[in-house]
Amino acid sequence: MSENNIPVAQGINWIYDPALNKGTAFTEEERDALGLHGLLPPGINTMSEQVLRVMGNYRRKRSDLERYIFLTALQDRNQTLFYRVLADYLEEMMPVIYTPTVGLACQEYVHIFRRPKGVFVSAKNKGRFSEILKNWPNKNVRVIVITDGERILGLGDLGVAGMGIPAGKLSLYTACAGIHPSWCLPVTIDVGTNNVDLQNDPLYFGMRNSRIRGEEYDSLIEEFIMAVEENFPNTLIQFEDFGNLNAFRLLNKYRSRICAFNDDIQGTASVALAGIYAAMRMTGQKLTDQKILFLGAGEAGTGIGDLIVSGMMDEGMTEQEARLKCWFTDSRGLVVKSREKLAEHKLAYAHDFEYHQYFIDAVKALKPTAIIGVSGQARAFTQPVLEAMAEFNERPLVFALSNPTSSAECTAKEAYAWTGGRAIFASGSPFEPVNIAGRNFEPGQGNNAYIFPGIGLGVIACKARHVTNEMFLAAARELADKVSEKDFKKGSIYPRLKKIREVSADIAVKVAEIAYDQGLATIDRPADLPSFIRSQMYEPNYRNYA
Ligand SMILES: O=C([O-])CC(=O)C(=O)O
Ligand SMILES: [Mg+2]
Repeated sequence: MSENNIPVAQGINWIYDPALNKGTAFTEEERDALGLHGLLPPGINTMSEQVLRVMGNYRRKRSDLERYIFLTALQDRNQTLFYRVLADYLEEMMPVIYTPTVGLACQEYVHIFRRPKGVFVSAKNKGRFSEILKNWPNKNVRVIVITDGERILGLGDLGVAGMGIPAGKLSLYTACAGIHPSWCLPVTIDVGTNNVDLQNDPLYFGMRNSRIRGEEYDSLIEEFIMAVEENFPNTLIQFEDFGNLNAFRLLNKYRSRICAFNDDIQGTASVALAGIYAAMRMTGQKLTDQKILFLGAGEAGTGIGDLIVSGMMDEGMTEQEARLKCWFTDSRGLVVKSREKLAEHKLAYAHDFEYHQYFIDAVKALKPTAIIGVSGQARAFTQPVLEAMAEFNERPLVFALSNPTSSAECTAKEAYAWTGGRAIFASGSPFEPVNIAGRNFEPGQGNNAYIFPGIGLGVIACKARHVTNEMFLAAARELADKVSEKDFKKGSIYPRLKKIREVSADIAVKVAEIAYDQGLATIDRPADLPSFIRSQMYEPNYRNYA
């Protein structure tokens, strides 16, 4: 019934529901059966014709933000078609639905807002989170990505405008690993924002108080977790873009209680380690030969460090030997033993060594084989830093992992130009191919998008009770194995994006194998695990409703 009690014909709902809509592709029989005649242009388009129309419109847009708005509107209108074009044009669209454009979209979120995606839980609704989750129309949620918006990419506190990130991550779950869209739920928890510009923006639609901290914050998260357990049991929860303080604490609190991981700590760690493994394949070196210096000692940095340590211990090193291969600098300089009041997650890497305030001095003193930028500090890998790396390394590893592109520690061009084309370079956000001294480089993207979809698929498929470190280690190895000689020739230590569905499926198989080995899977082991995993994957094709 409509507002004025006039009965609404059923048919139109098929067009207005993005999960059901086929637009001009509804067949004659479906139009008969569902009462759609007259509600659509009389001609019938195939899906390929619809894709042509979408691509025509898409490419006519004048900016990436316009393309982002166009694609999210398509997702709101016709989900199947959205995932079809994403599958067919992933390399072209990834920088639009994901980093870097998704960062800009979050910064502009309150201005470009059309329709909500996902669920907002607000501190002002404390005590009602379970009721709020019941409002979500899909009852078979299997994966939640949640943020509190405190550290959106390298852009800082964006409050509820951070919602673009969980939504974008879940689009990738579907596009890259075939997780059914109805299984995915993006969530933003509003605990206020410390971003004064947002607080003063008349269009801002989150709470304007500064961030809730301490016990009250913890009780909000706890209430949310309980509400998820009640409404969507066996759901994987991915923590995304929380501030350092909360990210480590929440991960430690929940990793062994529920099925959860932190993408920025563990997903980024896995993709970075995969890059190192692939680089070792390229140069013939061993992981244990490496000495890694991080710029930034937050979630990504210590996450990567810890996974490298696990990888090195697997190759026979003691934990202490392995930790001595990882060095960190933070906003105050080199992390060393003599420094006072170091945050807990840095203590294991506070080695006995002379203190250096500046990164370049730490580089010169330590002579690392690899530098990994996870600081959010744009252009911190300066010419002197890169030249120094090229001086004492035949093939220096240079990972500029901060996102979006504007936060990267150096550009691809700088990495190659200042190392005489010898750097093995990867970045979190994409860079255009670079031509240096007649050589063409197409660097790969060291982004957790190569990891979390496959982890999620594996965990969901076998209904694992927890997500373990071993899964991220296995994912890193699998990803590194997927890099081809052709990729290496282009200078890339990651497989091409167009292979990502295959890669994610294979990662999922490894993850599920570990879940079975560790006794964490809660369904019987299928006789043929790889086929079982693949059978779970969603394909964006229209169903026949007639
Ligand atoms: O979203 C991305 O591109 C990678 C990521 O998790 C982050 O930078 O926080
Ligand atoms: Mg993130």
